[in-house]
Amino acid sequence: MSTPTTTSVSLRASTSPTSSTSSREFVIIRTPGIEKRFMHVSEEILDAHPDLIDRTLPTLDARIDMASAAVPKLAASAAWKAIVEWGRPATDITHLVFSTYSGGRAPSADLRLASLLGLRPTVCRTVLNLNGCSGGGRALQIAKELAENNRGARVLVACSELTLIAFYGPQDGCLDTIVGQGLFGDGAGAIVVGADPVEDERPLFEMAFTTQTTIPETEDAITMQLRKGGLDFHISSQVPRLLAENIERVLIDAFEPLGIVANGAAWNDLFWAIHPGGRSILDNIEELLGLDAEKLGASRQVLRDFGNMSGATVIFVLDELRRRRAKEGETAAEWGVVMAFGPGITIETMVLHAATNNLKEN
Ligand SMILES: CC(C)(COP(=O)(O)OP(=O)(O)OC[C@H]1O[C@@H](n2cnc3c(N)ncnc32)[C@H](O)[C@@H]1OP(=O)(O)O)[C@@H](O)C(=O)NCCC(=O)NCCSC(=O)CC(=O)O
Repeated sequence: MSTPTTTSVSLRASTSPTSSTSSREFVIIRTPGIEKRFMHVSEEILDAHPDLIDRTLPTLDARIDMASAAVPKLAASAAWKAIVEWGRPATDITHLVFSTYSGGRAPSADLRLASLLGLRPTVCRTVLNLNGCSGGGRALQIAKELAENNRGARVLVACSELTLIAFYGPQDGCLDTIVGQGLFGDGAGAIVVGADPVEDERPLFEMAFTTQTTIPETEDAITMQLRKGGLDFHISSQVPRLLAENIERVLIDAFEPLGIVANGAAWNDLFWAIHPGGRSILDNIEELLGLDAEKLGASRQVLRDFGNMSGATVIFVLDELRRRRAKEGETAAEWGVVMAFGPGITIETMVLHAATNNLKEN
């Protein structure tokens, strides 16, 4: 696996000072663990579509129209960075795996992305729609399968998420929608994945083992549904507890067969890229596994600087992680783990092995 790269568009940071116009009031949500987020939804968009703030009004068509243009553009800017750093022409990309919760149309944004990047007409495209925050993890796992089973394949993974599809104002009796509006931000990330690197390629991490786990009887814990008023999502307040109760077993099942970690004794010997779904999720995992404070540092920093960007978030965390590892130099851990969580509740887990050259400054 090589070249995680990230980008985000900034039209309006959610921590901008409260402003109000004669016709609209703003509610500023301060979410613990988050200092800044970026959003495509701007005052201009709200001026043109004031009905977006009321999710009982029929705004889905307008949201999909806007997202269909913006999602591939945002993805393209992340993907270009990944391809440039990878160092080979975009036409060498053989497969594209694209994940978003901001779609609602076919052909999907992946086709527009392929066109913006000038990918070859034979590029094999796969779309993950509404996989939510586990979409990035799933996309990487699919890319691994494709790369290992198609000699010479180079798979572009791109996740592009726009809250525009689910942006609305608070409603009485729906605390979880306020929690969601306070957590999510926009962002896109991209990674090029391949097997058997050739001379000019500089792999960062090898995906040594991947697995997907669904926590039984938690279908209702994280849900999303397209409705006339946009993407209606619900997050149970039990999500941090449910993850905490299940995560150690998932980790042991992933690491024990590799003989790297026995009985969870050495979690602090690993590097960590956990999806920062919310501050409580990270706090619970840190406490449960007895992790040193810096172990979830990359996840906490991404949450602080960008919020929860759903499927794109783990790519940002990997990007931050490689910067931190470059500073750590020879002392950086050799083995690590990526975990992403989404509706299901689904836990996507990847055991990573650091490539020897990934400690260089980028
Ligand atoms: C939102 C928070 C940062 C708020 O932290 P705080 O320390 O300020 O407060 P807290 O946790 O004590 O919560 C404050 C009050 O809000 C309530 N509360 C918290 N989360 C709630 C929810 N989802 N629905 C309804 N109520 C909720 C608590 O019960 C409490 O109520 P009272 O005051 O009455 O006791 C944290 O709760 C958090 O990180 N929660 C996890 C968020 C989460 O589930 N993320 C996953 C998103 S989904 C995802 O990432 C995947 C995907 O989308 O696919």
